[in-house]
Amino acid sequence: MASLDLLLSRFSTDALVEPAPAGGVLESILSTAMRAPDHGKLRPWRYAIVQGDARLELAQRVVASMKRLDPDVAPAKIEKRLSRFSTMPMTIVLGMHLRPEHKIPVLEQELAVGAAAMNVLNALHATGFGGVWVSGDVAYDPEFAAELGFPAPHKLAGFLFVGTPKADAAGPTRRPVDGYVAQWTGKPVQFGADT
Ligand SMILES: Cc1cc2nc3c(=O)[nH]c(=O)nc-3n(C[C@H](O)[C@H](O)[C@H](O)COP(=O)(O)O)c2cc1C
Repeated sequence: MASLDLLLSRFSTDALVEPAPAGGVLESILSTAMRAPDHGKLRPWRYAIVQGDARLELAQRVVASMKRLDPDVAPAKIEKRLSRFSTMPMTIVLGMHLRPEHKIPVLEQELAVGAAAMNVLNALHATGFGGVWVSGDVAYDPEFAAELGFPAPHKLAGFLFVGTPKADAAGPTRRPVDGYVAQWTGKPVQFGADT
């Protein structure tokens, strides 16, 4: 498939089965992060790969965080998260190694992490794998982040669930981009998407 067609056909899915990428293919996929735009060459992205038995351990820590954040959390919500985190072929914890004291604003550091994650999602698609970026309150729980190895000021940007998309996996239909593009001619721009 041509490169542009690949970008235009990527979609997120959590309908994932084994296998997840491994070995040199996984290394190539993750290496696309090193091509992300990155002001100051801070390389703030960090990837903690969770596979095999470690998935249940992660799922249990996710549940502990959910209960800490909301002691009245619904059992059904706990069950769903436990099941997802313990059964996805691979979870990549998206860490952000942030440097608030640096002259590069933290927002730009976080944007670089997002750009790198997008490269990884595109690379997964290009190699026949797939994934979805998820977050939830747990991703913003500093205690949970510290348990995983990202103590403040470092943070999490969420998780990538990764694997092979089921044969019938498909993404949402896409709108044309027209409404999100405008020519600036000296007056404030207005977009079709916002009217
Ligand atoms: C930072 C971030 C966090 C996200 N968190 C969730 C989430 O917790 N649950 C969810 O269903 N989608 C979440 N999404 C959206 C999905 O990753 C995905 O983009 C969405 O389902 C649309 O699919 P598409 O990528 O094929 O357009 C998140 C996206 C981003 C960028």
